[in-house]
Amino acid sequence: MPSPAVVVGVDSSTQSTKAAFIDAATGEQLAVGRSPHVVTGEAGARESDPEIWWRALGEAVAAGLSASGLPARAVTGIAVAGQQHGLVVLDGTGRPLRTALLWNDTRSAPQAAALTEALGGPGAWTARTGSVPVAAITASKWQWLREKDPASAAAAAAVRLPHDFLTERLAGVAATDPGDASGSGWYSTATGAYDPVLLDLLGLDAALLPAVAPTGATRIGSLTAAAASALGLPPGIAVAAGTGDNMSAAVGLGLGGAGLLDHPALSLGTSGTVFAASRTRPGSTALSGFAAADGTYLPLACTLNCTLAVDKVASLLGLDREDATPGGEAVLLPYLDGERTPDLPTASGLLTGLRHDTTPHRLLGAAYEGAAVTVLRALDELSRACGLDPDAPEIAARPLRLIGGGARGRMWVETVRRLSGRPLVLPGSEELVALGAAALAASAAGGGDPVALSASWAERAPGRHIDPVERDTETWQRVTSVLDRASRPLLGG
Ligand SMILES: Nc1ncnc2c1ncn2[C@@H]1O[C@H](COP(=O)(O)OP(=O)(O)O)[C@@H](O)[C@H]1O
Ligand SMILES: O=C(CO)[C@@H](O)[C@H](O)COP(=O)(O)O
Repeated sequence: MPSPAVVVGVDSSTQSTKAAFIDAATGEQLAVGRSPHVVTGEAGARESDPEIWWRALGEAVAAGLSASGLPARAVTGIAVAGQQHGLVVLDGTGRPLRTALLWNDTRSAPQAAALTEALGGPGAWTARTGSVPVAAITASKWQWLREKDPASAAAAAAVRLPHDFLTERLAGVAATDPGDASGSGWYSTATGAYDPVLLDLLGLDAALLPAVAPTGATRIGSLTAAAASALGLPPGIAVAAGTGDNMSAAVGLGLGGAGLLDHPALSLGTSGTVFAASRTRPGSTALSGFAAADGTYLPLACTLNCTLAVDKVASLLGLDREDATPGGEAVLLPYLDGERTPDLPTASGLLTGLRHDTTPHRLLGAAYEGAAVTVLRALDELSRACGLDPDAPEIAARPLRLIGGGARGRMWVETVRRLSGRPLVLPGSEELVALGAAALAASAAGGGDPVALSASWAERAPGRHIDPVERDTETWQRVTSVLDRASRPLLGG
């Protein structure tokens, strides 16, 4: 029997690389290869060596190819979706000048505040980029680099986002897409181009940046002989522009631009993110108004402490991550990395409400509750910023699509179900980011709209619907009251 045409979708996220081998006709996942990353840093610092991402990409592709049992010649295209915002600076030969500053590195918070001020406040930023700089935004990191490591900033021959860096290694072409570019802080979602005023403010030469392809599915080149040999794939196959990981998940979910927040998704990974595809350009200072991979929009809110923080609490307590019960009176805000939503970059974890009947299992449950309330509150804010009342019955009844590694966990699913009171959908694929990247690769190789393709794939694997339960408003109020009181001094309220 002839081999099916196969595409490789790569998710290069914070903790690991996953390479999914997907049948381009049916969307069937034939195999997934994985390889871990190394993240270093203390006291707000979070860095990774981009060469580790490249090595992990090779390992994940090799593992996936071997598990699929397919001949390499079956592969017709590849695309990379990557963790957003990371700052990669390269020398003239394409080698990293230093470790990359990651999205969850909070040292750039003062630079974010200074940039916001320098342009005339949050509204001025939203009008141009769709988002207000926080520590996560690449522009804040670039400013940090100029101040703290001026030698690397001055020596930079190229400035890349994580997925651009990997795509360039594949195709030898410096390219990005509107989605990932929109998280840089120097790309305008209003004009669809790099913003000269912002580049000037940042002292950043546009010549250092990759070209912005029209969409993440654009074929920006072909797999070079060197990359083909490093990955064990055929030279000359299509390389798509790729995109940021959240934008790719939206493609994987088949979410084309729709009405605002018609189809919200909640991703439980290192970050907790909530987002939805939209045809309307978001214009609120209370959300990240990113572009989607196809140039429509992706209003998004992101928390810093989700699965990794809760896993850390489990390991401090010596418990398995599923060995948790609801927290009772205990409230645990697991802000081990500071927090982004709300914007509390210098915050740390907080535990309160201990009683004689508090158990380690309840403490772990309280950590889930703290992380889940934080991201669900971000969803409520996102709704309000989009002009929707999150408590209106028709909005609260919209199913939440749960994705990311945490969606595999019983305790995560039950905690989100209890605290949201909403119906949930667990999509058919557990690797939505990689699946979305595969749809971008399939479009680059064979044409067609990646969102429509992915939606047709999803029809074959519709996922699991979970009915809502009554919302646990008591826990919600206990957690939000602690959060409000604890954040007031930090937010200056
Ligand atoms: N079976 C599981 N149950 C609960 N959590 C899980 C499970 N498998 C993985 N995870 C969580 O998923 C996280 C990784 O998810 P992923 O979406 O790949 O993260 P990232 O994109 O940030 O690298 C880990 O922090 C881990 O806690
Ligand atoms: O910064 C954001 C979104 O703005 C994060 O969502 C990153 O894109 C990292 O994602 P994960 O590795 O946690 O999936």
